[in-house]
Amino acid sequence: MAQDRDRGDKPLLHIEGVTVRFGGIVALDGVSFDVARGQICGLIGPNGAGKSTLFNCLSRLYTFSSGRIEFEGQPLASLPRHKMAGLGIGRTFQNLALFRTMTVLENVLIGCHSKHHAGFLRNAFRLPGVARVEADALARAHELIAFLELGPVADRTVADLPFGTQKRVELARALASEPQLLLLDEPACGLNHEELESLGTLILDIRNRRKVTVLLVEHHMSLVMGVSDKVVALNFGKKIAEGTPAEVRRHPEVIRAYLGEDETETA
Ligand SMILES: Nc1ncnc2c1ncn2[C@@H]1O[C@H](COP(=O)(O)OP(=O)(O)OP(=O)(O)O)[C@@H](O)[C@H]1O
Repeated sequence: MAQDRDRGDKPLLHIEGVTVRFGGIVALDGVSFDVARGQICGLIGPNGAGKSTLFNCLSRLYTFSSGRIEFEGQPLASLPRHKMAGLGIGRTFQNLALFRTMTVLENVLIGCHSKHHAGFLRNAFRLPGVARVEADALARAHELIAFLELGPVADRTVADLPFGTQKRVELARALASEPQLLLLDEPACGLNHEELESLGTLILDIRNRRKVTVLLVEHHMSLVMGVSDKVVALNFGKKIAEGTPAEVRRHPEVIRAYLGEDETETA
């Protein structure tokens, strides 16, 4: 079918010449790259490079002053903000976005309902269909809880759990809306050595087993280089490199951005 062919040929995410200004600061300066369906794409860069700003543009939290972002061939800017939850882009945040006084299961269920809701009137009057939607959401929440090995803490309040476990709850919540694209904002931050090792496997499982495309912002180089199919490097809002992890790791601009001029000259 022509439609399927179009869908298959196009990147899932197309970012073209995106520029974001905050007063005199140019946080993103004409950034362009694509993320193919099924890819794990790492986004790296020193502090202030523009990584979170790009994520916020993808979540429609920020408005870009010029450029274009297309998701499945559709310009993001043309979609009303309230339609974003159902669009197919899920995300986690640097500072966890969870309901801390609710249980793990309740948090994941909220993620499930952000995609499939039965409607206010339907819910209020318990019209047919509500029970089925609720049963489906519960089944999906339990499946995700098992996938993220959160079964033993499913009924615990989030605030009582260790930070690494809370991060997995946030991942479950983000996956609950069944996104096609998952934006992970520094998932390794604050994790211990053991949790870091299993995070790499988990990100690969999310792509391989759940067929979710991943865009990963991360400072932890061995993680991002270990799991990514391709890496995009930003510095001062500009894209300075794009390629395989091996290509980006040895790119002179990337080495300069991380080590500074003096060190590269003496290295
Ligand atoms: N809401 C905002 N208002 C003003 N300036 C902002 C805002 N958000 C980001 N900036 C600025 O834009 C630039 C890019 O910041 P951004 O947070 O996107 O970088 P980053 O690569 O995510 O950094 P980090 O790795 O430290 O999180 C910085 O100079 C930052 O101070």
